[in-house]
Amino acid sequence: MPSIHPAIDNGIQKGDPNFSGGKLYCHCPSKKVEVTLASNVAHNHACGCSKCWKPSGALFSVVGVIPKDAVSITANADKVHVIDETAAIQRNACKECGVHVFGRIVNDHPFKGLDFVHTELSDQKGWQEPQFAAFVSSIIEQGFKPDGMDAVREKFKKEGLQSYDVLSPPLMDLIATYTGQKSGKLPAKL
Ligand SMILES: N[C@@H](CCC(=O)N[C@@H](CSCO)C(=O)NCC(=O)O)C(=O)O
Ligand SMILES: [Zn+2]
Ligand SMILES: [Zn+2]
Repeated sequence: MPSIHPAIDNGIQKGDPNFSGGKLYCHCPSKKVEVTLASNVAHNHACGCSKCWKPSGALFSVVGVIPKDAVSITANADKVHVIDETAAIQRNACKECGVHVFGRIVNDHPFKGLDFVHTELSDQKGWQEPQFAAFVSSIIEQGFKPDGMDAVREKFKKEGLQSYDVLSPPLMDLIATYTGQKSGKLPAKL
């Protein structure tokens, strides 16, 4: 089977619940973009969607969320650009190596205030390990043959990750709560 992701292929290493953040670097050999995260991430997950950055050869991205106020570009900010301003998650990438250094939600959205980051861009240990696999069926849209999907879902199961074809139930509940409150069908105060 092709690589799911280097952080999952040979077993998942558990994070440190007391870990308090660190630095991410793009893949440029010099003048690396440096992003400083002032906390650990949450809801870290494998994502099979076509938009999240994946390391070369991997079928999935691994991406977690962090409050946007805990994210800052601390070196070579001039190399960073937004790859698609119309996407819900505006992915800020290095213009030279293409790595997504963080994704930010700018428009009205249930996850506004959270940034999406790839902790594999850090050389520090302790980041939260992947908790689930999201948008698993989306890899088919990118050319993965449907008859290989059982093996992919089996691999996630073996590594202790539940597969979903959207996000995990807690995140889907957050999205639905936001939508229900916006339409007035759900009280603003719960
Ligand atoms: N099948 C599509 C799905 C793309 C998608 O909806 N991705 C999600 C998850 S990204 C991180 O979990 C999403 O919220 N996207 C918003 C955005 O990317 O701006 C595909 O594969 O493209
Ligand atoms: Zn770079
Ligand atoms: Zn994604």
